[in-house]
Amino acid sequence: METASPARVQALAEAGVPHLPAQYVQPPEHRPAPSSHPAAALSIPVVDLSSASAADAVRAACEDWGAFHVIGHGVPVELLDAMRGAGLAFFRSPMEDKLRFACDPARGAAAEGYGSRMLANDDSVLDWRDYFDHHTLPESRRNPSNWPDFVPGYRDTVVKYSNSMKDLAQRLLQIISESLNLPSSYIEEAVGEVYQNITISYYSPCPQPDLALGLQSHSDMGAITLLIQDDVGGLELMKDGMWIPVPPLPDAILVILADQTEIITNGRYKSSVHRAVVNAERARLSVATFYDPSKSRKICTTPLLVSRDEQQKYRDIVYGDYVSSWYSKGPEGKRNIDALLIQQ
Ligand SMILES: O=C(O)CCC(=O)C(=O)O
Ligand SMILES: [Fe+2]
Repeated sequence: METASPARVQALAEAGVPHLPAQYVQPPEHRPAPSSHPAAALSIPVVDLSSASAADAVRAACEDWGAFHVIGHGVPVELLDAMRGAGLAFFRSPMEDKLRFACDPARGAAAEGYGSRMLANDDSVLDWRDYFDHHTLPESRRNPSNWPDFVPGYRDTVVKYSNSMKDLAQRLLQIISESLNLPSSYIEEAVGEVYQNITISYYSPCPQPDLALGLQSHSDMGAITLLIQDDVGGLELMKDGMWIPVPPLPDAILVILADQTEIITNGRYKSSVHRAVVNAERARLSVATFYDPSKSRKICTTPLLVSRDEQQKYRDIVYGDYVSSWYSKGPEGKRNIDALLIQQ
């Protein structure tokens, strides 16, 4: 949730603050590590969706990583570039234009619009990030007049991108279901009507990047996230206790499994913990498309993946309760999904 007049990270960066303001200084245990660690040799899988072996590659990637790049996905690279371009044009526009589309603090967590702080909690360390959040699906929530009017083509691009990401997410959820021997529509039906949000994140150059995070460690709360980024780099995934950088691939879309998929699949597939680090030289842009259940939807583990040897791991949860706890406790690592673990 926004405070009444949050500091815009971009305004701090452009004012040339020489030191990181105290509210953005991470405690030592959360600071980014020096980049040359041996695990950097590991690299996130790339799955070609047009290949005959895509389903096997998706299974392996979901088991080992909970995230993977897709290529051969059929989304024109022009649309990916148009979405990145629209986001960049927004953030490069004058502050007075951007502020006309600021999040409304009265509308609570995840309000639509231009924002700079994700959590209501005043004592949490702030992310070195500004963002623009769009409510895009179902269509009854989609109101393009809430989106920038001063970037030519912006609203059309977001609508096209939203529709295209919905189709791709559904295709991926079908492949993911099949890869667990579930009926292909299983996860889609378990999620129900899709609530899609698109968040453009903008990470300004940071005066002391070794003390800050662009976005703190978290797993995404919905079912699946599709992410594109520019060529700067900064996203990291947690794998086997180490942070692994995700290199930008211009035509690829990064698939990130989120918490409800972990619950539905009884933990066979785990959501991926990730964070964004920042740098002193270049601003970075990413676009995350979240595929979530409605707030009233009850999410349950499939009985098809529960057996005497593999008991149910998570309690059923109404998605809106999950979201409230995520915002009130903070996203840190896997603390929210871990709170649903059934003692065995
Ligand atoms: O900027 C990124 O690469 C990560 C964004 C992200 O994880 C999110 O918006 O949930
Ligand atoms: Fe995320």
